[in-house]
Amino acid sequence: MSPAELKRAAAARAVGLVEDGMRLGLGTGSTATVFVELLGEKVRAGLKVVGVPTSEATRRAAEAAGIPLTTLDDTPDLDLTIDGADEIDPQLRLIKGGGGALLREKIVAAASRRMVVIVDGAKRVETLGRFPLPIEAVPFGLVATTLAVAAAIRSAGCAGPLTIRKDADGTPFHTDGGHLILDAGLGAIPDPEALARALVAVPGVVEHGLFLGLATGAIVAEAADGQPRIVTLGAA
Ligand SMILES: O=C[C@H](O)[C@H](O)[C@H](O)COP(=O)(O)O
Repeated sequence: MSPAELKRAAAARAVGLVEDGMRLGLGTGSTATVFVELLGEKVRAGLKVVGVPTSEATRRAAEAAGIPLTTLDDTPDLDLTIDGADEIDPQLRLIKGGGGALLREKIVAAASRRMVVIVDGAKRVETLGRFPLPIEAVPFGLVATTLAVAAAIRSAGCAGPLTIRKDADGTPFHTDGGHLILDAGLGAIPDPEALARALVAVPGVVEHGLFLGLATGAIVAEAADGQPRIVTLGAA
């Protein structure tokens, strides 16, 4: 089975978690976009929900799908966020931000009673860090911030290159919030909590892609004899 088929299977299972009247966080990325499209079919069939998009890309997808949108200011208490992840470990700790949406995603996830992650099986790891950790930083003083981030990474027992994320045309990538992203190629993060504490202490760092204690469950689609096998983790 292709990754796209597995993502669709996970997204389809997540649609089944949505109940009439729910206030939803709508995640970002290719898997979350499939969820938004499938949710739109239910909305057009009469399901009553409102959603807070976690990126401008998701806003556009949700509008195209006909999902009523709200803002986190108008709806600060969400019932359920459905979002993807770049990596997930057995403790439901995540690396997110591969698409640059980590800041709004974390704010929305933190405002949700439940966060259910939808991934294909390739995202499961025993130890986070194979995927480069996105670190969102303000452009002002980036060189100084980068040096401080490198020191913070060392203090947490990690090491690896820091790369400023670039767009396809070679210019620096900017998030929806106008920030830059440093991708940290750490390989392994033995103590994610220690690294998270060290990173948030760095002036100039807005957010990082370690989502710790936020996911309440996960829907993992794995290939089994040519068919998607759904594995649920936590309280999915
Ligand atoms: O910034 C992007 C988000 O954190 C995504 O949820 C994450 O990158 C996973 O995306 P995908 O489902 O496309 O693998």
